[in-house]
Amino acid sequence: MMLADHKTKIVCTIGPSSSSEEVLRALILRGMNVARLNFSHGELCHHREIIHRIRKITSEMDKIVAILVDLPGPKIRVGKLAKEPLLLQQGETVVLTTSKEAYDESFIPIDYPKLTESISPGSLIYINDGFLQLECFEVSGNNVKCKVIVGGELTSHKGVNLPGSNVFLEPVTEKDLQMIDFALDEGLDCFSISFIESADDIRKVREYAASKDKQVFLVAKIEREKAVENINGILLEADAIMIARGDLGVEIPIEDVPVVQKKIIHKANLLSIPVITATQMLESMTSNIRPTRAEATDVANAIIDGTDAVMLSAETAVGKYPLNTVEIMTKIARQTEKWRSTSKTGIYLMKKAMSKMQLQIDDIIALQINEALQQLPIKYVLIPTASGETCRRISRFRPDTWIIGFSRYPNTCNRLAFQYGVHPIFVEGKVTDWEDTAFEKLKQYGIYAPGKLVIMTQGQTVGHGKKGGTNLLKFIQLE
Ligand SMILES: Nc1ncnc2c1ncn2[C@@H]1O[C@H](COP(=O)(O)OP(=O)(O)OP(=O)(O)O)[C@@H](O)[C@H]1O
Ligand SMILES: CC(=O)C(=O)O
Ligand SMILES: [K+]
Ligand SMILES: [Mg+2]
Repeated sequence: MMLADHKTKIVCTIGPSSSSEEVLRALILRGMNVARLNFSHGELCHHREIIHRIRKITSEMDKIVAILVDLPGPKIRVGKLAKEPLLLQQGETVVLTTSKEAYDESFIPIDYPKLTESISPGSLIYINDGFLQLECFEVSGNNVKCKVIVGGELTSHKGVNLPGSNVFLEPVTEKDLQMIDFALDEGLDCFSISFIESADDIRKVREYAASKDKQVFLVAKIEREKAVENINGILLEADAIMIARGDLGVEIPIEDVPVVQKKIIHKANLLSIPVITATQMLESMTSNIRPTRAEATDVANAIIDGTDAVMLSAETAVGKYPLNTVEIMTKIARQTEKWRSTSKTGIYLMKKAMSKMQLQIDDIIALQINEALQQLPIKYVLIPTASGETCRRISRFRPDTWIIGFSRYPNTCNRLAFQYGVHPIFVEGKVTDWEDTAFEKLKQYGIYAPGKLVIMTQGQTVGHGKKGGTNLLKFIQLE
């Protein structure tokens, strides 16, 4: 095992283009840290096969790759089109229908029975992350007549957004809960929850899992205006957040997305909550071998904003070049991180913002470590950890130095797969001396560095499953 040459974490959505053993292996070798399964698409039995395949491969390769289950939530979708693709021409009239009966083949079926109650003449309807745009001018019976404002090709099951309309759907649906059952049975515990509006929606899932005796890692997807408004409460309840720009970019004005992204990333960084920036990062690579300049710059800017992870969706799920896309992404990450290490602006802003916070012992230790990393040639920060909390608090400064988190808990290792600059290592069995164990592991993976200085930090609670509690900071010259 080698440490990656980039510290930004890479999330890949797995779909038809990437679910073979061969492609999965290649994705892992190229730097995938998290495999996202979008439960909005594909059959559960198929997802089960992929889950087993990823487990087999990661165990053979001795790699930690977290599996993230993305729940559908109350997303309204186009149903199965009678004929596809359907070309929508600007200015023409199209009919959306909630009817389950036979309908004209030019009609667009919508899987939301209350569509006709939610919208009225003048309402705007966005399809496929806003690539298509319609305006309603008549509602009658099960049908909604619309004028095409922005046309294009439509295929089945694309998402539908009704910004500004009342949508009569709960953020966590019955179907989501059934999918959680399925995933928990498969031993998975990382979920991203779609279309949440407040911390209560996250709590609902956490309590549901707790009723089954499971502790889960919950990623709050920020893709509604209400979620942006309630971000402070959400950050207190979520384990991680995702800026889900696909839906967000139609649910709020698109011109607001860049600043919302920056503000939310900064808030999450301050609280050491991992954040994923998602959707359309290298979108054109779904069909092209090279990204646009704007896309390359978008990935770099998200990293400069302070994102922990960047995510690929269609690019790896259904794209023509999943491997090239990951390769380009990691190259952009590497170059951007190199620049960050010389500019130091991130550290400066973080320290300034932290000076206004009520700091905990863990924060003070993290600040000290960060100071040491600025002044001394430190090879690694080594952290035995039960919860991963100490790793997160140090990672927030986005140091140049790898933070290596050693944990006896596989779940903690998986969760650290989302965290910038943290390399998790799983330690099996009982540990009597963490220093010896850590050095052994470094040797086993061929990254022990004789003569180099390392920092080791740990708390007395390590190994007992308690959260945080760092109280020891040690500088060690490796023999
Ligand atoms: N498992 C899959 N099987 C088939 N197609 C998939 C799969 N996962 C993703 N896709 C395709 O990739 C596209 C982009 O993936 P993405 O995960 O962003 O989904 P989405 O439907 O756009 O919305 P959301 O992420 O909001 O659920 C999807 O529209 C779909 O066409
Ligand atoms: C990822 C996702 O759900 C979105 O961008 O909308
Ligand atoms: K989804
Ligand atoms: Mg979405």
